[in-house]
Amino acid sequence: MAADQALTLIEMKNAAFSFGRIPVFRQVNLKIARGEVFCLLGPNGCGKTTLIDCMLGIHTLNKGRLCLMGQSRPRHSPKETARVMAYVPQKHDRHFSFSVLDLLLLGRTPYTAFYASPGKPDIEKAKKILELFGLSHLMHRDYTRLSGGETQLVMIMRALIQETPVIVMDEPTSHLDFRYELIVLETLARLIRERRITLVMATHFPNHAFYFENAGIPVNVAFMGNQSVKPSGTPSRALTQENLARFYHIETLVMTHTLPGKGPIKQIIPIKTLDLETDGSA
Ligand SMILES: Nc1ncnc2c1ncn2[C@@H]1O[C@H](COP(=O)(O)OP(=O)(O)OP(=O)(O)O)[C@@H](O)[C@H]1O
Repeated sequence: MAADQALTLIEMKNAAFSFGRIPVFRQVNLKIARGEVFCLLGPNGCGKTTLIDCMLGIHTLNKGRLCLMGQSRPRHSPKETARVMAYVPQKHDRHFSFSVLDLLLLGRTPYTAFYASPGKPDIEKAKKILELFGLSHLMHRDYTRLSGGETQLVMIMRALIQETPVIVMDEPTSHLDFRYELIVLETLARLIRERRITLVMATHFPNHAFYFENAGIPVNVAFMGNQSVKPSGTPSRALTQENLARFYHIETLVMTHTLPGKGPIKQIIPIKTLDLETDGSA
């Protein structure tokens, strides 16, 4: 196997998807490698969740191919997909009053035999992650009665104990306070460094891309809009004031601050909206 193939975990070739007659994206070509953060940016409604749902097999591509870990199939089975990718959705319908512990244990289902219950090591993993996040007090709480932020943290913890090579997150920190946002980013950065997991993240916070780049992790940014996806390189290359103006129609400052002993830290500061007439193709 060529080195390039060995490193590529997810690949889309000439992919297209539409809801009925309404196209969401077409001609999408992308490669996501082991140990990288793939950061998908784009305005509301441009199709980020739909693209992620196609990667996860929730929707089937109308055209093109999806390869997971080098395997191209018209459809990957849910269990097969769940061993490769754990998913933190943007929205989650809470129908069943599971305890938080039971919900976390669902993350272990891909490794549990049909009809079997999760074992002691699975329960230990769930308890350990609750401890790590300082949330052991939630263990026996009814999951349907958690706050928005607590629910999001439970979904993140469930994905982490699924122990997959890829974690897919759709707006993963939208409900989190400053401290928990950082705890999640730090945990992900540690997993990428230590286990070389891959993170696919759709976000409205381009600063998250800079967070990982500042931490020395390989990051690739792709802009989605006008039914296409444009891979645009590292955050430093992609997230320039000019591109942000073209793509989001906003004026920004991209700041670099050097922290003693830590090297340069980059961050975007939004200044003001620009006229919508500005060209939107980044
Ligand atoms: N089940 C569906 N049936 C028909 N159209 C849909 C369906 N789900 C989403 N859409 C439409 O597809 C387009 C893309 O939606 P999607 O949720 O993928 O966008 P997004 O980029 O994730 O948006 P946001 O940033 O606001 O979360 C939108 O116009 C949306 O209204």
